[in-house]
Amino acid sequence: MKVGFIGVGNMAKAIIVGLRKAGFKGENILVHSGHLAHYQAFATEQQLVIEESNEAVASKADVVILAVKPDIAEKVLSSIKSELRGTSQLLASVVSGLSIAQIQHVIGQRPVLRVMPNVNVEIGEGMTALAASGDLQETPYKDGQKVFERVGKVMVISETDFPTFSAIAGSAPAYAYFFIDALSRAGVKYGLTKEAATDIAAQVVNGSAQMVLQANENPAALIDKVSSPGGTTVAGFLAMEEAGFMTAVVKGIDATIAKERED
Ligand SMILES: NC(=O)C1=CN([C@@H]2O[C@H](COP(=O)(O)OP(=O)(O)OC[C@H]3O[C@@H](n4cnc5c(N)ncnc54)[C@H](OP(=O)(O)O)[C@@H]3O)[C@@H](O)[C@H]2O)C=CC1
Ligand SMILES: O=C(O)[C@@H]1CCC=N1
Repeated sequence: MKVGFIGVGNMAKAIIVGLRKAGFKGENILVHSGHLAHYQAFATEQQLVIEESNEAVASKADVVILAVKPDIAEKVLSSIKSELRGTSQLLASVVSGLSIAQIQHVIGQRPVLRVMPNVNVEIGEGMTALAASGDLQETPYKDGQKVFERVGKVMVISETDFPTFSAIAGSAPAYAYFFIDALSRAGVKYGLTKEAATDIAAQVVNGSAQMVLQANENPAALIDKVSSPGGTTVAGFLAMEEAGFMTAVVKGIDATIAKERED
């Protein structure tokens, strides 16, 4: 199976690195993007096939992944439309806010997968949502699903939930990094080096995420297990709440969703 990328920016690069780490051959990854100088070195390092145009990617790949910015997505789709093959080929779009109906309005009734990955696909720990224009058990959709299963967890969701998913999974790595950075800076405030404090904070968040996923327990129950009566954790927890921690996070997600709706 050949996977083609139209647009080789941050998201496409993260998917490609994840696929290569998972053993997907570079010779089966076709790429074309805006400016060759921006991705030539990456393509060479990852042993990818650089195609001369978006149209060439569209005509040769079995799974064509559209990974350009939303403002030019429809123009690019329109330019590759005549190169796309019949119903055996999949167009997978990772473009935020672009619906299956909008895509099919441009390229016609071909198999389309709407995808919302996050940058953690780069290390095989992605959280990716999928919605399909047809039966996911059929070959072109299955091929697309397999691509994203190789780089993390995949969830099939309704298209109406994409803005929420985009905020709490697509954008949220940035917010998780922000929490890690905040914890790390607190460590620095009390004399740890930034490097040591960041290592500690990242491992704590990593272990805590594994506890939530593996212990199959509500995070609130896990908070209670750490909070001894009259102890230090509950004192810190309540001070964070007094400063509006939960409200700040939810407001951040509200703003993320509002921005996607506005675009
Ligand atoms: N970054 C993220 O975490 C996530 C991003 N997304 C979605 O992925 C898409 C890409 O985002 P991201 O990778 O961050 O953005 P980037 O700006 O990093 O990448 C966009 C890429 O598109 C290329 N490009 C510009 N014009 C064309 C063209 N006409 N034909 C082909 N390629 C072109 C650009 O090349 P050049 O710079 O050389 O012009 C650039 O490499 C967006 O739609 C975004 O919503 C979805 C989930 C998460
Ligand atoms: O910020 C953005 O536009 C994209 C969408 C999801 C993550 N990043």
